Amino acid sequence: MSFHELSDGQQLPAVGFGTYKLNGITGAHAITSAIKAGYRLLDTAFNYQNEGTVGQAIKASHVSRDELIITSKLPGKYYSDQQASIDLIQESLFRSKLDYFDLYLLHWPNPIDDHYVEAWNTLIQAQKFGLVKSIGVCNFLPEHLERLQAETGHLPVVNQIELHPFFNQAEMRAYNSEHNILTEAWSPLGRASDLLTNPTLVDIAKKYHKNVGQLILKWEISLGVLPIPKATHFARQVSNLDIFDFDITEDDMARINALSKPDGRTNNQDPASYQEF
Ligand SMILES: NC(=O)C1=CN([C@@H]2O[C@H](COP(=O)(O)OP(=O)(O)OC[C@H]3O[C@@H](n4cnc5c(N)ncnc54)[C@H](OP(=O)(O)O)[C@@H]3O)[C@@H](O)[C@H]2O)C=CC1
Ligand SMILES: O=C(O)C(=O)[C@@H](O)[C@H](O)C(=O)CO
Repeated sequence: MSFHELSDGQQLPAVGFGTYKLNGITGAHAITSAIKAGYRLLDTAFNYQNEGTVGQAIKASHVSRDELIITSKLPGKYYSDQQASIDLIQESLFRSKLDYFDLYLLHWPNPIDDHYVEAWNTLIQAQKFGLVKSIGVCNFLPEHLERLQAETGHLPVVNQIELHPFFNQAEMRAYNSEHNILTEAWSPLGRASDLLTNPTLVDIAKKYHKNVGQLILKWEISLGVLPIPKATHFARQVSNLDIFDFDITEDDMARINALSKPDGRTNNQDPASYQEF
């Protein structure tokens, strides 16, 4: 698998594994199965209540820690309290039985609450303390990133955003790339909505002898984006990684790009107004 090099020098694999809704022993089995399928980047969050599950899955996989990239995220309710946030990161590490997170993100900007700049300063401290290697954000718009730059002098190395063919984020991708910020795609399969039966995608996928999930993930990689698909079962986990033996033509890339629509978000979570704590 190819790699992305972040602006701080850390390398991330081309595809990661999402763990939202993978909890408890069945979740741990699914995540261990994903590691066995070949995933080396796992995406969790304090709010998924499965950092312990992720730690259990890592232990059961017998893959060495330094081969894995583990991402977690700070929830909005802690943004205004630096000490509580540092305690929370340490608690998350205790739960997952890890010494550090490879990548740690602010989960949502929550612009009405407006504490994301303080929270970003906390991540800068957490990185200095060695609790986290790389620091980034999720769901940040240009205006939020501009404030981080202006008020702290530090930009994130990753911005994880909703991205799939119905909402392809052309402007946000261009902005991230101009600022050396890697775009990660959440819900890269549109959370298995009607995206997977879209006639244009079904038609293009057939040409490459691939399924629609594989076509979408390869399209994302071809845009320079790092997708983090979630799949419970081994067969789908393997299928979602089996995307490195074909290339999508420019014409087909353009046909997929044309499917994007302004109201294409899966759950109408516009970070300009949506808040999550
Ligand atoms: N930062 C943020 O704000 C957010 C981050 N995330 C992260 O992004 C990850 C991925 O996004 P998520 O919302 O889970 O959605 P995805 O787009 O990854 O879709 C997951 C769904 O697709 C199904 N699926 C997976 N592979 C296939 C396939 N090949 N064919 C058909 N169906 C398939 C899964 O089913 P099944 O599991 O049954 O196999 C599941 O129902 C999350 O798990 C989380 O880690 C997500 C939302 C917000
Ligand atoms: O899954 C996540 O990371 C989220 O931020 C949630 O908002 C998730 O997208 C969700 O659907 C909550 O209802």
